[in-house]
Amino acid sequence: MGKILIIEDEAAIRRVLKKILTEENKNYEVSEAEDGLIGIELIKNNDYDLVLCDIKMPKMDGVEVLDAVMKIKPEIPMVMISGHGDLETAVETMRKGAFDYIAKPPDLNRLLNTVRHALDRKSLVTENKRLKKKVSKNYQMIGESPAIVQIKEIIEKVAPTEARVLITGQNGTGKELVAHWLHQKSERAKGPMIEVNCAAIPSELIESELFGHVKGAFTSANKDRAGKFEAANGGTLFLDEIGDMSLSAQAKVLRALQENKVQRVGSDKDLKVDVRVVAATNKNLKEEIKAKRFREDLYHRLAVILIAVPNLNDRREDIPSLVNYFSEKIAKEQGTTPKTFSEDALSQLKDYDWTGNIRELRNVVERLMILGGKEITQRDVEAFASK
Ligand SMILES: Nc1ncnc2c1ncn2[C@@H]1O[C@H](COP(=O)(O)OP(=O)(O)OP(=O)(O)O)[C@@H](O)[C@H]1O
Repeated sequence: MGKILIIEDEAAIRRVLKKILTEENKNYEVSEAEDGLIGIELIKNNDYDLVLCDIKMPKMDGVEVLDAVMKIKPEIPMVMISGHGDLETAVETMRKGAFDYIAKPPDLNRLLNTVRHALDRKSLVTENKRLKKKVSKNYQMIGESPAIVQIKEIIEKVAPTEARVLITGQNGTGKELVAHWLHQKSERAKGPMIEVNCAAIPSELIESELFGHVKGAFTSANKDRAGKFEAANGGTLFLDEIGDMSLSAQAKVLRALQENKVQRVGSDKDLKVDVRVVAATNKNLKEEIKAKRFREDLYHRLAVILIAVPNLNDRREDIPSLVNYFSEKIAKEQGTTPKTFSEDALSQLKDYDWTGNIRELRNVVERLMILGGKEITQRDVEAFASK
C-alpha cells in the first residue's frame, strides 16, 4: 500500500518530493500531476492511498482540489503543501477535511512522518470498510413475511435511539441477527459490539466477565482485567440469554444501567461507561419474575422496547427465499455452484414440520445439496429432509 499522487505546478518541487519518497520506501509508487484538473482526472481513474497537493496553483487551487476529492473519494487522505503566504489557508484546509499540511520547502522528517501516518490511516479506513461490508453481508435478514417486515420497521425506528431493547424468541429464530442490526443501524456502529452469552459462563465467573476484576480479587485473578461493559464503551453490549444470569449479577447489571458506572470485582472505584445494552432471551421473563429468578426492576430497565422474533413455523412464507439464500451461501462457502430447488420441493419444505430453528433449515438445505440431484425435487425432500 503506497500509491501516492503529487499535485504541484512547480516541476522542481515535484522532483524533490518524488525523490524523497521513492528513496524512503521502494513500495511507494509516486505519480505526478502539474495542475489540479489533471490531478482530479487521475484520482477519478486510479486508486491512490495518499495525495500531496500544493495550495497555490494556477487554474485550480489546492482548496478546490480538496473540495472535489472530498466529494469523489473522501477516504483518500490529502496532505496540503503550503508556501509562505498561505499558512492560514493550510490550517483552514484541515478544517475542511485535509489530513495535514507541510510547509515549503518540505522538511524531510516531517514529510515522511506525515506520509506514514496518512498511509496508516488509509489502511485502517480500508480495513474498516472491508470489515463493515463483511458484517453487513453476514447479517442479512431474509424474509418478506408481515412478521419480519414489522421487525425491520421496528429496528429502523429504534436503532438510532438510545432505547434499550429486549429481544425474545425461541433458540435459533434470529435474535442475535436482530441485535446486530440494531447496532449496525445506530450511531454507535462506529463503536464496538460486544456479545456475552450469559448461559455459557459459569455463575461464579459472570460478574468478572461483565465488570472485570483487579489483581487478587480471587485466586485466579493474577492481573487487572477489564470487563465486557468497559470493552463495549461507546458501543453496544449484547447480553444474550439474559434469563440465565445469576441474581447477584443481575443486581450489578441493574446498577450499571441506572448509574452508567461499573466497578471491577475487588475494587470500589467507579468507572464511567457509555454503553447501550441490548438483551435477548428464550425464556419467558414474566414467569421467571414470578418464580423469583429474575428481577422485575431489571426487566423494566431492559425492556423499554420489546421485539419478539417469530418462530419459523409462524412465517412459513419466508421459507422459499431462506432456502435459496442458504443454498447460495453454502455454495459460496464450499466453492460449489448453488443448487436450484423445484417449485414442488420448495412448497414441500414450506409445509415441513420445523422446530422453528433456522439453523435446522440451513442444515436441511446443506444435506439436500449434498445428497439430492442436480435440481432438488420433491422426492429428494421426502427422502433426505428428515433424515
Ligand atoms: N431472517 C433471517 N435471514 C437469514 N438468516 C437468518 C435469519 N434469521 C436467522 N438467520 C440465521 O440463522 C442462524 C440463527 O440465528 P441467530 O443466531 O440470530 O438466532 P438466535 O435466536 O440468536 O439463536 P440462539 O437463541 O441459539 O442464540 C444464524 O446463522 C442467522 O444468521
